Amino acid sequence: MKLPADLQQALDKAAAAKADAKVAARAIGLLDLTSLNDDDTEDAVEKLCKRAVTPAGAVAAVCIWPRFVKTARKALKGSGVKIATVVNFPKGEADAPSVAAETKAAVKDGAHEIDVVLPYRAFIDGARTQPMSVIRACRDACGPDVIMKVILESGCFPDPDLLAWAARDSIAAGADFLKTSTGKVQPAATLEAATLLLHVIHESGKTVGFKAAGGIRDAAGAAAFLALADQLQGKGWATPKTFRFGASSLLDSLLAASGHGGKGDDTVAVPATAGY
Ligand SMILES: O=C[C@H](O)COP(=O)(O)O
Repeated sequence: MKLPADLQQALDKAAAAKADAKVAARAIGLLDLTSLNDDDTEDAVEKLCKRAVTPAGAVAAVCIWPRFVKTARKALKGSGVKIATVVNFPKGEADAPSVAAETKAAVKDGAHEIDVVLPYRAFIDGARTQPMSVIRACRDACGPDVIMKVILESGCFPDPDLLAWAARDSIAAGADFLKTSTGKVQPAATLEAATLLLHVIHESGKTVGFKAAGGIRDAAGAAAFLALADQLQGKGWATPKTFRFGASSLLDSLLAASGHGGKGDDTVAVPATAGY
């Protein structure tokens, strides 16, 4: 993906960012701690939820399959950790009524955030109305209070202009966040795609967040995405309301870099008080 010179310069600078303890702790607070394996079980989701509140702070959300939303809701009660789930995932091939029904069911079960896959194949093949009708149907089903993150599957786009177009259309269709990838297709999150999407968000003048997801495995990688957001949007822009990492295998590295070790048992109990 070829970027304009000024954006390429920002990317090069971000790529050299270092992951110190402060950056790692910040990244933990921006993490959508994810498990989207085909063989996930209730037990695995409960274990994931136990890891969501760490000695370096709580993650922003857990991201799990819709069938586990109720389990996560129960496990995370009182923690402040949000519950994100996925619809039209991972292929992005369902129609608008199916996506609306899937979204409504997840919201009813207690999801706070819906990560919906754009019908990216159709979009790349030239369709414009159908892909966005799916996103609009999801937006309507989310209602005003549930966050909608649109997964573009940036690695499948043959050129940056088309990706920028999909990003702009998704914002127009009501996206609260633009998310790079499902994590099921390579390449997943890249600094190039992040640069472009952050640029489109900036250009839009709207409060739209960015989620880097797929293939981010260590604190150094996370630090680069954060440095990029700081450069392109300004320091202080990236908070859980505007920036997330979607990652299944990043937490250990962030814990280690934050000075809290990196093992699965390095967690604190989820408080069992107060609901959302
Ligand atoms: O939404 C997040 C991705 O599915 C996570 O991908 P990952 O397993 O490569 O971290």
